[in-house]
Amino acid sequence: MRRREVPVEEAVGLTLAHDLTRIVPGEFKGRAFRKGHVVQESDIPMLLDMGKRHLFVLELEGNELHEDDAAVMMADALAGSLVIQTLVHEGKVILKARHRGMLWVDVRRVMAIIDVLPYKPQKVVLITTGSEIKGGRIEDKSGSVLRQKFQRYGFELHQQVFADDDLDDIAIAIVQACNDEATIVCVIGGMSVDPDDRTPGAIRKAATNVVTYGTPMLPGSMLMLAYRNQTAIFGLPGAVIYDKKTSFDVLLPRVLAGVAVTKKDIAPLGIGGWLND
Ligand SMILES: Nc1nc2c(c(=O)[nH]1)N[C@H]1C(S)=C(S)[C@@H](COP(=O)(O)OP(=O)(O)OC[C@H]3O[C@@H](n4cnc5c(N)ncnc54)[C@H](O)[C@@H]3O)O[C@H]1N2
Ligand code: MOO
Repeated sequence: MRRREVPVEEAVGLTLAHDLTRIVPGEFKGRAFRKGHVVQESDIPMLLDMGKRHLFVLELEGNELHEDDAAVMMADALAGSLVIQTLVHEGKVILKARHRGMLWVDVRRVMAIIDVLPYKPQKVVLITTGSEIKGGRIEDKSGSVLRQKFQRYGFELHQQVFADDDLDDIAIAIVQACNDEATIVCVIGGMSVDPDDRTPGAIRKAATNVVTYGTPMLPGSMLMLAYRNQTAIFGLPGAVIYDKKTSFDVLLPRVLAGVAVTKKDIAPLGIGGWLND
């Protein structure tokens, strides 16, 4: 795939390569600009508010697929005759029940043994990314959301730091938190497919082991989990700020209990992975 980053101010007249998502906590989460939209001068303030300082011009090569085409192919392969597929948006297709009834996923299951594991002491650092927050264009909402989530389990946020959409800035902040003996580092924002989304690259740079980038649950599909030695590093998508329950709420208790999460634990989360009410 050949991709070129264009500063938004120079993107007027160019065609968007994929849908762009806007989140206003408590109010709106969804597509603000559609794939194929031709960027107008009047779009620039909104794009900057969404933290988009750059846009991609993409050229797919060989047997590569656009995320929207891949989503449609997967939906066609998975959907039985009693589910309806929505139109593709933001790289996903939603399958909806045609009738009331029981969800049936045709997978053999293993019997579970029930137990309760106590939480271990944790030192938690939050790194909030995004030019729109660091530059003061919009107010940060991640601090209060994450503070409340951790408080529910009896933990406080030790520190919140802010980073620009810059791979090295974010990676340095992660390493610094680890050197400061953080046991959990949460990096929020910049987790999706835009050129200003630097968080996955920064986590890869700082980590000694990447467990997953992508979790088969919604919301929270763009969640990343990695470790730097014993420190767990979460890459949290913007949806964690907007939606009450995401894949983060499923994985966090395991990490708080000191259970090492592996790739094998991630794939089965897709069964029952639709978390919205
Ligand atoms: N074409 C595609 N679009 C999207 C995909 C995809 O795969 N293809 N994935 C979607 C998913 S799932 C999520 S979740 C969102 C969010 O991704 P990001 O983590 O990259 O979020 P940002 O771009 O950084 O921000 C999105 C939105 O949220 C606002 N925001 C971010 N941080 C804060 C904060 N600390 N306080 C307040 N508001 C914040 C930001 O301004 C943007 O409006 O991507 C989907 N789209
Ligand atoms: O809406 Mo997204 O699934 O990463 O949370």
